Amino acid sequence: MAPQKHRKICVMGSRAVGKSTITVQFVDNHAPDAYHPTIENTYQKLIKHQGQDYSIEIIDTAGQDEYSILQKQYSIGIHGYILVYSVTSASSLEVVKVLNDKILNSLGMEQIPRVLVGNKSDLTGERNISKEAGQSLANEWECAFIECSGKNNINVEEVFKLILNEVNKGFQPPSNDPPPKEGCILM
Ligand SMILES: Nc1nc2c(ncn2[C@@H]2O[C@H](COP(=O)(O)OP(=O)(O)OP(=O)(O)O)[C@@H](O)[C@H]2O)c(=O)[nH]1
Repeated sequence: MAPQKHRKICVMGSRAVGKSTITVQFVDNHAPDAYHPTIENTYQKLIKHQGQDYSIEIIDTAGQDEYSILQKQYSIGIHGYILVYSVTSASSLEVVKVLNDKILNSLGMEQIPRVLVGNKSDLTGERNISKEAGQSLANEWECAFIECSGKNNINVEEVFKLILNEVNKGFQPPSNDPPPKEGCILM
């Protein structure tokens, strides 16, 4: 059998979009009882996905805003990012766009494994971001997209399966090698 693979995943987004709820629902199969702003929590979960055993380390980060500085530990050694907004909050989608730019810039890459997640899909009456708007941003970023409800445990496991799939696509960092030299022609 193939050896277990380790994946380090960072969950990021604006405050109170449901990062902890999604993470705790996935790891412990329940939603947290009360809202406690996160400073940083790390979780571990073993899952089998497409016949492969994975040990997933999940970093649930503190809520960010447009001005937050991307901490070094969130750009080093991370296999993939779960970028969460709330479908009820247009500003949370704006924060996710800024975060996405900061992550790509800090890594110097145009493509990294990401899943764009529209959480709180259960709040139908309070929706401000359409599913199409989320999907179209993910298409632009060429990454996976899903809507979920951390609270009602809808599509939560899917979020993590999608990021495993994205990581498995194996994006390569741009090469720093100089371009091949032109051959020298003797006349
Ligand atoms: N209706 C609904 N409420 C949710 C959902 N997910 C989270 N919430 C609620 O939103 C609030 C914030 O949830 P958290 O999971 O703590 O959000 P967070 O993004 O981790 O928050 P910070 O740690 O401040 O960044 C809580 O009151 C949750 O119960 C959801 O899918 N649906």
